[in-house]
Amino acid sequence: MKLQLALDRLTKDECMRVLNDAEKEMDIIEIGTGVIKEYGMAIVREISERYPDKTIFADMKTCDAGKHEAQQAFDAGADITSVMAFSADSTIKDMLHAASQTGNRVMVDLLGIHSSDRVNELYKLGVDLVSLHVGKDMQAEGNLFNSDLFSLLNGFDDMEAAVAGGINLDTIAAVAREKPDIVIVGSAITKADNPQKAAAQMKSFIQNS
Ligand SMILES: O=C(CO)[C@H](O)[C@H](O)COP(=O)(O)O
Repeated sequence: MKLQLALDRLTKDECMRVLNDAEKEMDIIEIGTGVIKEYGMAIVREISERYPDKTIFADMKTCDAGKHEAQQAFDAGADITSVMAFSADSTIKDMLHAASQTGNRVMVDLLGIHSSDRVNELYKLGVDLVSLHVGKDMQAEGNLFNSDLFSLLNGFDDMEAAVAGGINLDTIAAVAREKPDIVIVGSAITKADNPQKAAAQMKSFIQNS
């Protein structure tokens, strides 16, 4: 199980400060969608150059123009980029193709997907990495992580699964019990008084699960 730090809803200085504090605990550094919208591909490039030994995830949340956006992410140094699961199959196929040309990967974000039929279609397209995601606005409506989320992936054991959405020290044990491949944590680390301590606690939970 890997720990992915999501840098979201932060200024560039805040991103760099959190990374500086918590880098040691991270397996994957996520440059969040909002951060990319604010600072462009330049921040993906800067972080990937500053942390060459870390896996870099650019949360592009692409939903169209897949080839172009995947190329943008990989050219900037991302190892993994993301696409929304509702996108056209051709968008997802183009991104998988772009990734296969450069030895990179695509994570398909299952936000809003409730049917395993779509997961099956993604599987047939060759998708091998997905994220179960409770969005920020859904969290605000009281939808928090719940182990039922994982039932969407029943029978798709070949797919690697990440899980994201308001995971904190109170919920990480339940998340880790489901044995996802990647646990994505944003605010519980980035907004903590001591991001390094929070990250270390998260890491120790997932290492001991
Ligand atoms: O992709 C995201 C938002 O779209 C976030 O990266 C993800 O939700 C993790 O952040 P948090 O732990 O704060 O919910």
